[in-house]
Amino acid sequence: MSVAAILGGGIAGLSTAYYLTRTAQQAFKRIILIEGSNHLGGWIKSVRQDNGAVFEHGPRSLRGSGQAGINALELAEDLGLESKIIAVPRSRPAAQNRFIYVNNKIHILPNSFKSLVRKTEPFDKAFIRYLINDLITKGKRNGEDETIYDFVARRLGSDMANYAIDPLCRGVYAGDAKQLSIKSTFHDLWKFEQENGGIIKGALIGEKQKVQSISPLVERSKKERWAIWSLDNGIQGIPDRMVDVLNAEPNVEIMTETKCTDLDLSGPRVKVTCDNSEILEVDHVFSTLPAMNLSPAVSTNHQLLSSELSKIPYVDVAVVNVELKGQVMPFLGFGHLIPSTENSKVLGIVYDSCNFPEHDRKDQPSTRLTCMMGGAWFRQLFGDPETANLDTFTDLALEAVREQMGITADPSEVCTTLQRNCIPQYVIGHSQVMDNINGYLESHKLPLSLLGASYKGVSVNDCIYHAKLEVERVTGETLP
Ligand SMILES: Cc1cc2nc3c(=O)[nH]c(=O)nc-3n(C[C@H](O)[C@H](O)[C@H](O)COP(=O)(O)OP(=O)(O)OC[C@H]3O[C@@H](n4cnc5c(N)ncnc54)[C@H](O)[C@@H]3O)c2cc1C
Ligand SMILES: C=Cc1c2[nH]c(c1C)Cc1[nH]c(c(CCC(=O)O)c1C)Cc1[nH]c(c(C)c1CCC(=O)O)Cc1[nH]c(c(C)c1C=C)C2
Repeated sequence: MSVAAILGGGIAGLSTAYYLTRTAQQAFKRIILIEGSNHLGGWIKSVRQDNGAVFEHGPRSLRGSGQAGINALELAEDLGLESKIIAVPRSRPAAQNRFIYVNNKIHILPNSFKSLVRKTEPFDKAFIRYLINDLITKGKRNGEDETIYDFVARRLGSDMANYAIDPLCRGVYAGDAKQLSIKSTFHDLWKFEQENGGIIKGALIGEKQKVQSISPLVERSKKERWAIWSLDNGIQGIPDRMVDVLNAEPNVEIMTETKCTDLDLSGPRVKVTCDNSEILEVDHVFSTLPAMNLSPAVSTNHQLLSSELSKIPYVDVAVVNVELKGQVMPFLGFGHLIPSTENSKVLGIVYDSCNFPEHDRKDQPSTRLTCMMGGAWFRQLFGDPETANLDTFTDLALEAVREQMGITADPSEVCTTLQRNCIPQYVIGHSQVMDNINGYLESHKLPLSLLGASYKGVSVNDCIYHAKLEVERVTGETLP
């Protein structure tokens, strides 16, 4: 009997289990998911208060577009979650307006034809001039990696690097554009230069992938022009529904509060050792553990693999969910980010009430915001995360809300969490590490699949999509 072990019960692990149960041939007759904590969903954690307010400690929205975005909507439909979806159409300020905080002021990022041709602060030139710069800059086509910052500064200009891409890297990776790899993060931009000589040329003439879908939910999302979406009780609704579906499958077993400590990949079957001393013998392992957690588990027999896995760094992020009394948003949009060149300890603030007013408390008017701090700058700004005091983050978040947004309303609820090692950093050389890892798995013919945010994309959409692709590859089946 063929047995699969899935390590980790975050969105990648649950998706892997779900897709395995959807294969027609049921290549694995028994599927065991092993999760170290008592929570299923990993970084996805939505907390609903009695008054109806929803606080997201982790991800708060999913993009509705692109191949991975469409796949996530198809999955939501498959899970029967259509009626629970709350979506933000492209026409809403939450989808259109993104801000940056520079020189003690909030500035809107260019988002219209007017801002294409007219200079807007803090940029030095009209947006179109940066695009012209890209058109006249010769492409480096040597296949080499570069930092995101250097790539954008070289092709578009240093203003774009400082005020557009630097804050974007903070708002997606909590990372430093001067360390992250263009090849592994914004791969399409890197490819456009390699194949077409520039970003604009690539966007205009480069090969475009048409994503086909027969899903009525995808159809609706296109018709209603959804930019981002969530669920009525928060993103947690996705893993929660997956767990319900998986618990109803007779061949699936979910073990929580069980850590995998060792993987013995030396024999024909894999021996999975857990911290409860249980040893499971399985035929294939789908690891969705952060690479830094998998590394020690394979170190006994596969030192080289373990060493490559340990090269993928992670950052810590302090997340402060704030609820204020009254509807006090001074401007409408997704949120604001603070470039690393500014004198602020804050990475950015999400305007949750603008994005999903459905998640506001029902008994009285309120405003929900989420302030994030640390990331690639955590140790430099706050020292050792082991000894960090959560009150420091609460105070800094409330100060940023007051000073950066001019909001003086009293908080009615504040929840501060420190998320240790929560976002992997695809730093320069990540693609080489991936090549080394994949080469090792292939040459040793290891029955081990590596999934989750550590490798090919940090978004929830990416984690789900790559789980599907890998299940298809391992089982040799095409899923609907
Ligand atoms: C603050 C924050 C905000 C974010 N915002 C967004 C957003 O708005 N949109 C978006 O798309 N993405 C967002 N992300 C990214 C996204 O949430 C994550 O990248 C994604 O959830 C990772 O899923 P995963 O399954 O790969 O890993 P994880 O969620 O880390 O799951 C891995 C699981 O493995 C378990 N585990 C670890 N070691 C062991 C072991 N030895 N044995 C057994 N189990 C183990 C862990 O307990 C965990 O449950 C955000 C992330 C953070 C931290
Ligand atoms: C300030 C820190 C962070 C904020 N969000 C995240 C961090 C680290 C994490 C995060 N946010 C998004 C993703 C998924 C990316 C994807 O490919 O879908 C992750 C991992 C979504 C997101 N957040 C911002 C953008 C532009 C995106 C992409 C999706 C979209 O286009 O809508 C910007 C942003 N993030 C934060 C703020 C305050 C902010 C402001 C504009 C918080």
